[in-house]
Formats: sequence, structure tokens, C-alpha cells
Amino acid sequence: MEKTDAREEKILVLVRLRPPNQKEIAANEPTEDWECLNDTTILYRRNTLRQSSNFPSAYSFDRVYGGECPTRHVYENGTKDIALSVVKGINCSIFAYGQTSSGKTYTMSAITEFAVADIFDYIFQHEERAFSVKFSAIEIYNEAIRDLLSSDGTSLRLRDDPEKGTVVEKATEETLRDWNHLKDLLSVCEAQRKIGETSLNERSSRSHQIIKLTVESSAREFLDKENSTTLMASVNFIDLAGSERASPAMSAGARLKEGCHINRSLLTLGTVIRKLSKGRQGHINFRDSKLTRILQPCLGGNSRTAIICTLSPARSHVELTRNTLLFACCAKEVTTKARINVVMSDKALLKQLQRELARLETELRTPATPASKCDCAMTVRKKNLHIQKMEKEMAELREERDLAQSRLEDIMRMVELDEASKCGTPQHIDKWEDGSVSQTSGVIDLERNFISDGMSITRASSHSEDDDDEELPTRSEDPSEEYCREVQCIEIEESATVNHKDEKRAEPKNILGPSEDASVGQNVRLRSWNRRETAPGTSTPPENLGTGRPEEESHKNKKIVFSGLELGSSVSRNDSLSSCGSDSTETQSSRTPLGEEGGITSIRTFVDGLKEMAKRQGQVSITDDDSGKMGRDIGLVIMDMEFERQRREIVELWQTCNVSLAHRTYFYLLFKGDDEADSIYIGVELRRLLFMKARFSQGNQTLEGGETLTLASSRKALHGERMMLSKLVGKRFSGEERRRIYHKFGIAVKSKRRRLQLVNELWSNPKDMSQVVESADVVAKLVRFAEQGRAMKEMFGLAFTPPSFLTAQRSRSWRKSIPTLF
Ligand SMILES: Nc1ncnc2c1ncn2[C@@H]1O[C@H](COP(=O)(O)OP(=O)(O)OP(=O)(O)O)[C@@H](O)[C@H]1O
Repeated sequence: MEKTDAREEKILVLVRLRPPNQKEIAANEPTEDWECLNDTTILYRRNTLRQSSNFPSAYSFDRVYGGECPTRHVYENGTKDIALSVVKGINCSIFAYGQTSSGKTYTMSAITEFAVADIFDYIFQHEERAFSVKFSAIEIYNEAIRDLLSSDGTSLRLRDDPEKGTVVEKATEETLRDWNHLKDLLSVCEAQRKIGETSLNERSSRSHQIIKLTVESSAREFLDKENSTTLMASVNFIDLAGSERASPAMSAGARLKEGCHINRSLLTLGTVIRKLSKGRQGHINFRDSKLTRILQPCLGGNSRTAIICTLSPARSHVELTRNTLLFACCAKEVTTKARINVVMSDKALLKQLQRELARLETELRTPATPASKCDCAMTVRKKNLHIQKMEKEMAELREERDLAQSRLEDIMRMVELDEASKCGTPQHIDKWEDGSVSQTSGVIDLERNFISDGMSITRASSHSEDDDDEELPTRSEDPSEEYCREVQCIEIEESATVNHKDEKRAEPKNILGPSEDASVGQNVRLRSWNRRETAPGTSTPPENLGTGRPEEESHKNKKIVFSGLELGSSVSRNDSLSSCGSDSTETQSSRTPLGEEGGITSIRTFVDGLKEMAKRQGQVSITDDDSGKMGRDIGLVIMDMEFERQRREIVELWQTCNVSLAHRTYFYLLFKGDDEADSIYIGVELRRLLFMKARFSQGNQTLEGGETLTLASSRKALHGERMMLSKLVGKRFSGEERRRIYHKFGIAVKSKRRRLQLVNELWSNPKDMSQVVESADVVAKLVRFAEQGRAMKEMFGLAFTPPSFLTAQRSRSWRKSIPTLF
């Protein structure tokens, strides 16, 4: 992709106040507190003198639209210019942000259609260029990415691409044919998108939706010519899910979990925007949620961006409306740097590189005259540095030129083969398919697809899957993704074992260098990705782990790192995993099965060991169906084991830190690992507890949910909570149930103060998992988990800290927040 000059501009922020809805009118809800003073200012009319010191009365933005303003006007007057940038090769994004029921979907669905209609108009009016428009759509639901054009429901993964940034892998892309095709695709998305009824919106979007149009165009007169270039850009239409409060909008179960995820990702978005608005100093936590990872370019990168902040006029929503305006105020300070994205054909690129090389060579050969004698030494030093720099640049350019040259040759060969195959000489194609030239087959396939799409061959198209995967070693912050990658390591090892006899067919390729430990894990991963990407039927010969020469075997032992679970294992040339010694940070439960001398002697032994361990832990059974399935099963076992290990560690830390029993119960029952995102919550809780434990052990206090805690005060609070729970035992359980529970906890039914004995037993033995499960069950009934759970999850989702009432401290907020809890 050729880099053109970037244009810096602020995000365009539009505010749209919706008219009162039927419900609000029927309930006589006051809806006139907000007034659009003019095109750019919105006023809150009820600010008292005291409030105005905290909240402004008037807010100004690029544009402000009142309740009567039609969406067509919002589009024409606000977002059209940005949306149409895409046809000129400039990325752009338009998104709607606001509380639930404020009109995001209402606004975005119309704006998407208006914009695509204008894009089509532009295309029809510019016949001198050949256009292609591709459509894709995804949603982020409960922190998992789903393809809205596919009904299989599998969650898609994110990948870091050096050129394109974060990319959603394998999202379906449809080439748009006409307007009807667009309407069909939009209705597929609408049908697939997660919608649910909440008390504020009958059709509330429970996910963030991103519709993406990628527009490519080339001048027809240069098509297939040497100097052809392509403009390529995307426009994103983003309809975010709405922020919501726990009480009015959520109901129990799925709605609750969704609300928690929605709030959490919006919270990350808000934090990112706030930090960006203050300039780019320090770390910006784009990677804290999938939403911000995907939106990263729109929030400060190569994109023109407009944000439409939608507001509800209802008085009861004033707090969320103010939050939205606060978000909008920060957003208008954020700048992006959009540029025209020009993709050059390989031929054009080659020419440009050759020109550059010639220029540098001439510069090197031409001696420069020093200005004066005294400047001489200085000039020579400078010149030497300059020469060194130029030589380096030349070497790089030569490399690029050679690469481009070889790609060109590949393409030429491919075209020849293609033509030969059309003329009935299939043996050439067979030659490709039997893997004899497998090293370049990935590139060729890509190129061929591109040609057959009727497009010119671009630099981007020649960027092979292998190139993309070079970036993979960048460690993702999403643990589940890491696991998936690592599981593929095992899969490839296994296939290497299975296909060992095939090695003779291809020249062995030394992938593992002799000493770079770190890079080996990357190479192994890289190969596993390559393998996964191989199209069915194109039997790529297995790549070898080393040169194949026995004397080099000892150098080939390399360590593979499993995220959060360093196996201390190594890959050896003879397709086996052998131990390098276990990692010191490993806990008992995460330790991998070792061979006789503490080493994993082969993949088979390793697998057997894992099976054994999984059986012992009674978790997942591994079948011997086939090697691919086994790899995946191992992955599941490892993920489950790691999740379970962290959960156990948390249970122990709860006990050490005297964490409230209600908190333990809610957390334990809400985050069971049945949701991909649970591992994130578990990770955060673990870090919080480790921090708390460290503070306590140093005799320090810590701040939890606004309360200052020490070890002594947490012990006292826990004691108070137990006393309270003991009073509920009689209320919540029948006599028969009580007897059964006493029996389970080994308390004599007739003993004195047996209720107190019972609550003292609850959650008292973190090592006994059956006691943990029983305790969670009893406390859940005591605190009416089923009815109150939704409020808790929201709290966990937003802050990861227990609300103050869960710490059982008799603060005012405790009494006020949840009077019916006990
Ligand atoms: N500007 C408007 N004019 C008329 N009706 C509107 C307007 N904005 C929203 N509405 C109506 O309000 C209701 C809620 O709107 P919408 O579903 O777009 O909200 P939302 O912000 O997307 O909510 P959620 O976040 O829950 O998905 C819908 O019935 C919609 O038709």
C-alpha cells in the first residue's frame, strides 16, 4: 500500500435528541428538559445553581439535531461528506453511541441506506473507473464476534495484520451487485442480529453491529497496464448496543449477561476516548475489548470518523444523557489521520523501486565538494554515516525488488499454467497440486483469485498469508485466542508425526534456527497457521522441524509457551515433545504430565498424560478418533484446566482475604467458564485478590468499592456477614431442608447454636471443592441469588469490585441499595 499524505482532522460529533416515545407520553414523563438552542448547542434547562457547578447547562458540538429533525437531514447535513470519502480511497466510519432506546438503530439503519445509495450514485456517474464494492457484517455479542452473513454461529477471531491492523478472520464478504442485493443482505443482518426485549425497548440491540463496505476502484484506461493503481478503502457503519442501568432495563438471565458485556465494552470505549482526547500520551487500552480493538483505526488512525450521539429526552434518563454528552465532549477532541489508500500493482511497484535504487546508486557515486577545509573532517564523518544509511536502504530496496521480481515471475508462471490447463494440459496443474512447488502455492492461489475477480493484481494481494502470520507472535491479550494458537502447535506436531514419510518428497526446510529460543515458538505457531489456512485438496507437504541431519538434533530442542501455562516442553526434530524442566510458576494442578524422567518423551506420551490428568480431574475425556480431533480435545482440556486452576486459586484467596460470602457465591455461580469472556473476569478477579493479599500481608489497607479495608476490618465484616446469614437460615429453609444441610456439613441436628455453626462452615474449606459447591448453593438460597443476581452481574461487569452491600459493611449505601436482600 503506498503511503500518501495523511490529513489530520477531529472526529465529527453530532448530537441527536429523539422525540418522546409513546411509553413516555403515556406515563406523563417530563420530556422538555433538553432544548436544542441552535444548530450546535443543546441546553439543559433544569440545572439548579448547585448542580451547575458539577454539570454544564449548555453543550456545543459540530451539529445538534432536535426531535423533529428527520434522519435524511442528519445524513445530508452531518455524515454524507464523510461517508462518501470511501469512493476516493479514504477509510471512514460513522457510528451511533447512546443509551438504550435513544434511537441508535433508528438512525444508523437509515444512514447506512442513504450512504450506500449515494455510493452507488457516485459509481454510476464515474464510468471512467472500474469499481468493486464488498459487503461484510459482524456483531460483537457477549465479547464474541459473529458473522452476520453466516448462520453457523461460530465465533470469529481477531488477527493483527501489519498493514491492515486488527482484522476479523474469515468474515464473509459479498460483492454487492445492486440495490436489491444490499437490501437482502441488510435484512439477513437484521434477522441474525441479537435483539431482545427490555423494559425500555421492545427491540433492544444486544450486540454491537459493524457493517463494512470495502470499495476498490481503478481507472479503466490503466486496467492491466504496468502503471495501474487501485484506490481501496472501507466505510464502517457501527450501531453500538446501548448503555443501560441495571435496574430498569435488565431482567434476569441472558439479558443480564448481555447488559454486563455491553456496559463493560462501552466503558472501555469511553476510557479509550477519554485518553485519546487528552492527547496520545501513555498507554491507550485498545486491547481491553474486542470493540475497541476493531474500532482502533476509527478512533485515531487512518480514518475519517463521525459519531452520532443519540439522546432520550426523558427526565428519568437524565444521568445517562449527561454521560452520553460527556462522551461526546471527549470524542470531539480526538483527532484521526486519514489518507488516500493507493494500492500499486506489482509492476508499478517494481518500477518505482528500480527508480529509487538507481537514484541512490547515483547519489553514492557522485562525490560532494566540502564547503571549506575546516568543515572537511565533519563532512567526511557525516558523509560516511550517510553512505552507511544509504547502503542499508539500498540493501532493503534490493530485497524488496527481488521479492517483487519473484512474485512477478510466479504470476507469469501461473498465467502460463492457467492457459496451459485451459488448453488441456492438466499435468502442470497436478504438478502444483502435488506440492512440488508448495512454497509459493499460497501466493499463487491468492493472486489467481484476484485475477479471476477481474481486478488488477495489487501489492496487497501479493501479501501472502505467511506474511500476515509473521505478526502472530505479538501476544494477544485475549487468553482464549492464545490457547487456540497454542493448540494448533500441537496439531501441527501431530500431523508432522503422521506425515513423516512425506518428508522425503520435499526438500527439508530449516525453520527452527539453532539458538533463538523465542523465535522458535513463533515459527512453530507460524507453521500451524499456515497449515490451517491451506485449502482442502491442496496437499502442502509437511514442513520439517529441522534440517533432518542427526548431528543437528540436539540444537533443535525448543520450548513452547502455553499462555498462562508454561509447559516447559520442547519440540525436537524427531517429532516429539521433550521436557526442559518444569516452570517454577506452575501450580500443582496446571503441571503437565511428564515422562519417566520428568520429560515428555513423545506427543503420544504427552497426549496420554493429558488424558490421564483430565480423567483424574474428571473434566474432559479425550477420544482417540483422529489426530486432528485429539489436538482440539487437548486444547479444551488445557483451557478447562487453566480456568479451573485459576478458579481454585481465587477460592483460596477469597478465604485468605476474608472476602464476603455473598461476593464469593455470586462470582462462583456467575462465572463458570461456560462463556468465552468468563476467563477475562476470572483473570481480573485473580489479580484483584493477589493485590489485596499483598497489601494485607504488608499490613497495608486497600480500597474496595469505596471502602477502606484492612485484614482486621475485612475479618470483622466477614464475621458480621456470617451473623446476618445465620439469622436467615430459619427464614429461607424449611425444617427438613435445614436437617439435610446440617447433615451435609457434619453438624449435629440437635447441637446448640447450629445455625451459627453452619454459617461458620460455609466457604471455610477452599481445598474441598464439594464443600465449596455446597456452600455456594446454601448462600445462594440465603441471599436469594436467583432474584438478585442481575444487579450483581452488572456490578461485576462494570467495576469488578463487589458492591459495598456485598462486603456486608453497614454503610448507608448498603441499606439504601438493596433493602430486600436480607
Ligand atoms: N428520531 C426518532 N424519531 C422517531 N422515533 C424514534 C427516533 N429515534 C428512535 N425512535 C424510536 O424509539 C425506539 C427505540 O429506538 P432504537 O431501537 O433505535 O433505540 P436504540 O438506541 O438502538 O436502543 P438499543 O440500544 O436498546 O438497541 C424505536 O421504536 C424507534 O422507532
